[in-house]
Amino acid sequence: MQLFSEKVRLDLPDSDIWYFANFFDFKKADDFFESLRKNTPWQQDDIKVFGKVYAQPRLTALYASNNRSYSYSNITMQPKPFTSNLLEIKTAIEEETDTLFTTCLLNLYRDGKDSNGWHSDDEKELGTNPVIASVTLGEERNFHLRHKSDRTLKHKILLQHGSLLLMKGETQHFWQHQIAKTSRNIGERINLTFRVIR
Ligand SMILES: O=C(O)CCC(=O)C(=O)O
Ligand SMILES: [Fe+2]
Repeated sequence: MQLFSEKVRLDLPDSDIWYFANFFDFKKADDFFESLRKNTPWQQDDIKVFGKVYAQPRLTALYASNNRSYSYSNITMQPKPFTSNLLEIKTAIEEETDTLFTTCLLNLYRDGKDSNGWHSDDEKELGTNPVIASVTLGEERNFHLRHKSDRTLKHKILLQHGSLLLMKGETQHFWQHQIAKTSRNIGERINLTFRVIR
């Protein structure tokens, strides 16, 4: 199913980040997009930022092979059991990364106004040095990285349809990431981030 996938390590200090451009071929990625778009129970939660309540600027869903919840930005999500599509994606990624993932957070960016603000994936349930495997389906978006203490260190990478971005090691200690809004007239993007929560 998987074609040869070129694997590139980002040349950034204090990080261990890998990019696989065509992890899934376009046909496979199209099929996953259609199915996940239609069959996922997308929800929009409220987040609290400095005491004010906002609708989160994207839709989400949580799946897991256990019953562990995931909490971030004052939201606690309870997982649903994995579907066969998600298990197929998870298995392909586990083979590549030698990691057994328990949990997948899905994000749906409906258009360029949807976004994901600067953060690290450093919630305590992820443990130290978490492995985060992030799949992009649909519209491509820029993924921005900035170093937490040396703000001159920045990088952006265009996450393409069918790609896999892998973050591990000390990356979350030293770097933040975001998906910024864009005024370009763009389509929907689904992002899946596989994580380990025990
Ligand atoms: O959409 C993306 O590529 C990033 C998602 C993300 O950073 C997250 O869900 O923690
Ligand atoms: Fe993240």
